[in-house]
Amino acid sequence: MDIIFYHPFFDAQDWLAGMEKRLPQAKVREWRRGDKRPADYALVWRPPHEMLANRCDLKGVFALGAGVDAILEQERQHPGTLPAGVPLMRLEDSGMAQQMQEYALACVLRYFRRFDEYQVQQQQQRWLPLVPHQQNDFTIGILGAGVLGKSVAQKLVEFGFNVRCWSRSAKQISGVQSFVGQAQQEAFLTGTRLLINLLPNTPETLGLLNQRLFAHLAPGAYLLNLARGAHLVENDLLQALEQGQMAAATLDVFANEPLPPTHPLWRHPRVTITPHIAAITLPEQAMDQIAANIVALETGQSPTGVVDIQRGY
Ligand SMILES: NC(=O)c1ccc[n+]([C@@H]2O[C@H](COP(=O)([O-])OP(=O)(O)OC[C@H]3O[C@@H](n4cnc5c(N)ncnc54)[C@H](O)[C@@H]3O)[C@@H](O)[C@H]2O)c1
Ligand SMILES: O=C(O)[C@H](O)CO
Repeated sequence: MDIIFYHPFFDAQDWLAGMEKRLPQAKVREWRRGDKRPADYALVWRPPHEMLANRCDLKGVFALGAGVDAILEQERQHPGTLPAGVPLMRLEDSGMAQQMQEYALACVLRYFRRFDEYQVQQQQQRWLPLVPHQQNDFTIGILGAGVLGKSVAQKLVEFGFNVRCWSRSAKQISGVQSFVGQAQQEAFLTGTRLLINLLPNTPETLGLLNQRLFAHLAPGAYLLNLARGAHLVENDLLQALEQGQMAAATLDVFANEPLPPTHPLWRHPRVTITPHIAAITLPEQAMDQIAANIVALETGQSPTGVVDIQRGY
């Protein structure tokens, strides 16, 4: 069994050794330009077009992350980036759910307990207790109730928050009100005080976080964009912050990453920025999941995380 690996910045040696330890029958190599030798499986993140093009010998392609928008965009721009009929699998959880819970909970509590405002007061040496937010006036809405959205919702319910979710199909998550599709989006947004985005980036969700959406939220709302920068219309957020419709935002993802140092979001007093670290790929857990999926494929069983190319995630 031959496996090829490509990641723009991960240390390939750790992955080659880790995969061969899990699959002793496999020979794992780092793919380099010009390598056209046969391969059974490919582990990739933003692979060059030539890496997979015409590799119909592949039995499966594994994305080294949860979001597959980049590879699907490459396929749209350069048809054939993904060999036709070869299954594309993504990472489901593999240690990202707990990280996303930690990140979301930290941000929710920061805004709910007004620590962001106390930070400003500290700079002013101002000793002023603020009126606490109340949980019944701090409804949290989660866009996307899949592996990560569901996990975050469950954690926030544990902390006593009113939580609702929005997804393509109805979800049964204890303590979480489920809203479905375009027909129920406005009802989902109305009264939501803190919005968490955990949607996949697809043609349907592109630019979803815009002025129209912000206007339906409770006045003085908060945004956590933990999914993709392509979801956010940045100027609409800046305007909503200026007008007070939005109180503050924490952004982990951006249309252009790394975020250019001259970008105005860096200096906005009510915007907090992190460098796409909300839930990183954890090599050990990722390799466990990928190796198990390869064994499944080799033994005629169904792998997990199979991407619906047409649906976009
Ligand atoms: N910032 C980070 O570090 C980080 C880490 C991991 C994942 N992510 C992002 O989080 C996203 C979600 O990951 P996941 O594993 O939970 O994905 P998932 O596929 O398990 O869940 C996606 C959810 O979005 C919903 N959805 C999709 N299209 C929709 C639409 N048009 N309307 C309404 N709902 C829609 C689905 O119903 C599902 O509930 C990823 O696609 C990725 O972009 C970011
Ligand atoms: O966006 C993703 O898929 C995460 O960053 C994991 O790499």
